[in-house]
Amino acid sequence: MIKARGLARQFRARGHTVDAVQGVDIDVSRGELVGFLGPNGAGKSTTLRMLTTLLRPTAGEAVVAGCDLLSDPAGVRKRIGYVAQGHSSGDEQKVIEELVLQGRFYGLAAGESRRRADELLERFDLTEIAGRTAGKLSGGQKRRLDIAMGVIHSPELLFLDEPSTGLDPQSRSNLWDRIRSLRATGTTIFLTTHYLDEADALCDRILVIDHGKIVAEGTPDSLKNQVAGDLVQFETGAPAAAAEIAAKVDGAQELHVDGNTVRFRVAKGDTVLPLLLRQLDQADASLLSIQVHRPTLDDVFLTMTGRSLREESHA
Ligand SMILES: Nc1ncnc2c1ncn2[C@@H]1O[C@H](COP(=O)(O)OP(=O)(O)OP(=O)(O)O)[C@@H](O)[C@H]1O
Repeated sequence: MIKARGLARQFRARGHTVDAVQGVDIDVSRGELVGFLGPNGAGKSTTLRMLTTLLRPTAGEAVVAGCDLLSDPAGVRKRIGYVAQGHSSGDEQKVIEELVLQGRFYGLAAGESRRRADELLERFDLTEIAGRTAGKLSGGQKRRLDIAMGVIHSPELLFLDEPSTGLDPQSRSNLWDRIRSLRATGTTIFLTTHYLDEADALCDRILVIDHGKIVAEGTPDSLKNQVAGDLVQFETGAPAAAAEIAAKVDGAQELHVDGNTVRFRVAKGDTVLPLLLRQLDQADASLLSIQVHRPTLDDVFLTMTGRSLREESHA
């Protein structure tokens, strides 16, 4: 659905050249929900604006929804939906009017546009507020209206730029459900985010971008597995004996003993637990508690770039 090669964009600002995107390759298959994750200024929006024909690449090429980005931008625009950051609909119109107008804008006949608008109102939980002016909606309702408008023409591929920025937790989770339901009906989705939990919860696959380059790529789980592994941590009454046992666990790394707490990293924590528990029991090393922590996407970003994504995105 997306095949981009060496896509790059330079900006000139006050005599400087900014290499916002430095030659990215992107492959997205039909039906996938792919997240583009990176800190502020990493190049996410610039890439999205290139893929949606709003910005001409300085170098590279791409085929988007079956059309060549450079030679057939109109073909790309017809087949995709794009929901930019922030609220894009007019504030004076009623919700239903916004949707019908958007459908007409995409060339739907009046009756068809109305039918489609009603369907989307239902699907995005907006039916009850169809007669309200768009300017009076809550943040979550506005964002759902934006997405409904972005898919009025039933695009095969939907681009969402930071869909949940600024929403409270309940509205975010509601929005995630709507995004999942769009994907379940066959829409391919490419979204940008700087929220790790969003990428983790929603995406089949994640591309991590930093300083205009893709630094990691994979499913949330495979990315986490690239990091040193799970952290196994337990409290025991016999830390010295327990540490000796832990040191012999197949693949154990970074063993630390801190008072009664023993911790180490291992590729798959849950698979080493049964044997570890048995051995601790045989050695009479009483166990007070034990936990296995999966690495987070933040650990992935830290490993790839040496910096914490969380710190940057909240800066
Ligand atoms: N029109 C422009 N002129 C000059 N520099 C620009 C322009 N647009 C973007 N940039 C620069 O390009 C880099 C990438 O910006 P971009 O908006 O793509 O990042 P982003 O990952 O989307 O960040 P955010 O999460 O803040 O939206 C930044 O350094 C930005 O300052």
